[in-house]
Amino acid sequence: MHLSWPGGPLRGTAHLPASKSEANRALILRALAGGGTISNLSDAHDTQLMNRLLAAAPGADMLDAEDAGTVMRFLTAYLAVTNWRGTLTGTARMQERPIGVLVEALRQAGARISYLNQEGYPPLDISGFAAAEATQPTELTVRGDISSQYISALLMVGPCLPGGLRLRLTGHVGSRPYIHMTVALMRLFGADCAIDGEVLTVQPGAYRPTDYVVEADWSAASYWYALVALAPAGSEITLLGLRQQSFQGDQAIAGIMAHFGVKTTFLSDGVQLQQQPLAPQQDALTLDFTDCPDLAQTVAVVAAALNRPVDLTGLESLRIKETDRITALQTELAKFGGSLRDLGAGRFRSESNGFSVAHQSVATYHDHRMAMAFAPLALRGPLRIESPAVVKKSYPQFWKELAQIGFVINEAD
Ligand SMILES: O=C(O)C1=C[C@@H](OP(=O)(O)O)[C@@H](O)[C@H](O)C1
Ligand SMILES: C=C(OP(=O)(O)O)C(=O)O
Repeated sequence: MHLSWPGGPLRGTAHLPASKSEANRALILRALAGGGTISNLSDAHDTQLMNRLLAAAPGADMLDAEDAGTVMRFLTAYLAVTNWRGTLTGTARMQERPIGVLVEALRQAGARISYLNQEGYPPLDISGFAAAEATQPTELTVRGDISSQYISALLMVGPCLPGGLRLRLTGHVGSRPYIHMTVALMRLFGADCAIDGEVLTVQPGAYRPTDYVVEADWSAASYWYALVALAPAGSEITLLGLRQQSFQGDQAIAGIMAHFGVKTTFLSDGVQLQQQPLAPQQDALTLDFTDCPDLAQTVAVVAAALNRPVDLTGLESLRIKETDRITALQTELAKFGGSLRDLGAGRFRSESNGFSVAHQSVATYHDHRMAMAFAPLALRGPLRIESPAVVKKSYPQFWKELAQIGFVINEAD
């Protein structure tokens, strides 16, 4: 697909998908509560898939979580405690994404789960749950430095364990705002959860059927921030459906993009993004993505394109997402004269040497965020995006929204 910008400032209103993170938690919680209405579910493939698999589970002995991390991890816990029996699998890439920490914790809680292929990785054979007769909470110690999705998965089934759950997190905990999102949504559904430093306690008890309206997706909003940052002077975009009080840690994009000349104004139903003149930068800025790993690609690309060197830290989890995002970024940025240089000790510098956009072809590695993070470069010159349909994971309407705002899109390969 070829993408180009006819010139002039970027202006208008863009529509965002609803958050797949919120939606996929709310769908699990609704299933455990046995009722409630989740409104504003998006057409994101990960959300549709979760909805479909939850509905299909009672009559199925094989479920495919495809490439959706939340679906794979949340369903593993859900299916285990609801006494489901069968195989839970995923794409070839999902079979390379570790799940051992979650499986080990669930086994300790009474789940019978075994690996059908490689130890520690999907596909899984799930064969019921032998809950302890405990009146005491199930005590589990879980590493927090691989994926927070294991922790969210365990927390959500915590009220279903006879004595509840006490989780102790170890290691350098990543993606922590996603854990807080889980707790916040569980509380809305009536659960009693407490957070005390690295110890999370969930009381046993039934969830309450609850109605919830899913907020728009701040991770998706990050691409519009990048677009405003790279667009001609005078650009401004309104994004609908974002809340100032958000459960999503990726709201951090508002603060991060202030460094790249994007001003955020909260409106009653969204935000307005306005491009501001960039202040001169002395030294490389350091930005930590431990809490918001999904923003790293967006920021690395913007920093290189604006020639504003940035040191990115907290990228440890990027190598086990939809693709190895570090290698993918390094390979694709190099096509433009940009780089993501490994400085050691978990620090990567995004910088450029004569960054230019002129008909390069961006490979997307089955990763929606590679496609959407590089797309804003089309404001600087014509660009080709390979396998553009990858965006369907979280933002199926992304290209339609770009066309609507004035980008010229030629679907022909
Ligand atoms: O819980 C969630 O909804 C998510 C948690 C994060 O994953 P990790 O916890 O594996 O970093 C994030 O990258 C992913 O897109 C969604
Ligand atoms: C990492 C992501 O998703 P998941 O882990 O749920 O597949 C993502 O959407 O960037």
